[in-house]
Amino acid sequence: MAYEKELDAAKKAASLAARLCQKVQKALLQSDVQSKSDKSPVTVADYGSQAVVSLVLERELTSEPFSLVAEEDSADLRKDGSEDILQRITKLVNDTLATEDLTKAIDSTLTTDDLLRAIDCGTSEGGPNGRHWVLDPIDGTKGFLRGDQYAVALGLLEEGKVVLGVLACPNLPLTSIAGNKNSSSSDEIGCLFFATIGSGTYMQPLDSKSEPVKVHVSSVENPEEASFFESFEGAHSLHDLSSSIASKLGVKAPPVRIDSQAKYGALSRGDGAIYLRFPHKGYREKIWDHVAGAIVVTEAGGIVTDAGGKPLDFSKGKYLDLDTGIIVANEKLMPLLLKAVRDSIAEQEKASSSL
Ligand SMILES: Nc1ncnc2c1ncn2[C@@H]1O[C@H](COP(=O)(O)OS(=O)(=O)O)[C@@H](OP(=O)(O)O)[C@H]1O
Ligand SMILES: [Mg+2]
Ligand SMILES: [Mg+2]
Ligand SMILES: [Mg+2]
Repeated sequence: MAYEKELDAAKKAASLAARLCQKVQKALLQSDVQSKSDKSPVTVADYGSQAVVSLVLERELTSEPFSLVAEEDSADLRKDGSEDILQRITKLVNDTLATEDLTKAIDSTLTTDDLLRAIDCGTSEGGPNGRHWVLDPIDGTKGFLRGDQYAVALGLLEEGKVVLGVLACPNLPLTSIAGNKNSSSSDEIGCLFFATIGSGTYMQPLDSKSEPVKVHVSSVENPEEASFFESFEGAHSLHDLSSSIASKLGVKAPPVRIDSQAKYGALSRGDGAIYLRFPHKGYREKIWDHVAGAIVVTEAGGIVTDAGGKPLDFSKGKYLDLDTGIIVANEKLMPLLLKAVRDSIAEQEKASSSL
């Protein structure tokens, strides 16, 4: 199978990073949370997860040049007054790597300087040439802080195209969340989704060696029977616009609002049929919020486009240049969805120009 070595490394890296996140989420301290310059939250687990993934990939894929485009950097951790938090993250990472006996392989216990260097491995800009790993160490940090959904999202770009994606979703139930919003329909949680180009999408429990199962997007053809996912946070996506689109389609079910790329994972196994994402004006989507999720859905038979129907272009560096938003559906629903999106956006523009 193509990308076998890379997939093994990515699954190991994301699973181990998820273990670190689970540990922090259980014992989250207020002091673990900081505010970034754009006022968004970041926790010891975001930094720790990024360091773990970077170190595992470096260790497992020694023969290759290694480029990583990742959300976090160490700038805030290098400021005066950050010594305690830096020590805590370093201990977390060392403890997590020790559970896999990786500290030996990674040349003994890491120092705080090693930790800062590992985080800053993720400062690549990406682009159309060569290979770039793309990482969101915790996607859905706000969900993580609420005790809800989040994901460790790791993908691989080759010549600007996504060829591999792994999504570790520690709080996602193993069985469908259809109709359940955030509440779990089974006691068992923790899913690992993975996909490589041309080979389909698979899901397995996050913390066990059970065999992966192949998953498929919903086969619903009648939009009245479809349910749709959107961001939990109203600040991240226009809920009014998605509600107008859903009513044009005749969708009966209320929106399922969950955080992070767990939405893409849940869509890939058919828990819902549509994903609508319309950021407020001026927001620029980052590639790490969609690379892994996009291949997980497309390899499961879904279509991911911008609001105008164009495929997402991950070859432009850190940002996605988009027409208005991101939408996901199966092949049958997509033409209807595109029309409803076009009509709703036109109505919205007409209404705002007449104000
Ligand atoms: N204003 C705005 N508009 C759109 N998107 C934004 C915005 N601000 C942040 N973000 C990004 O959203 C990521 C969280 O994903 P979701 O929006 O799917 O999650 S949520 O349901 O809203 O919590 C979140 O990812 P993380 O920072 O990794 O948590 C952000 O990259
Ligand atoms: Mg994110
Ligand atoms: Mg993040
Ligand atoms: Mg963030």
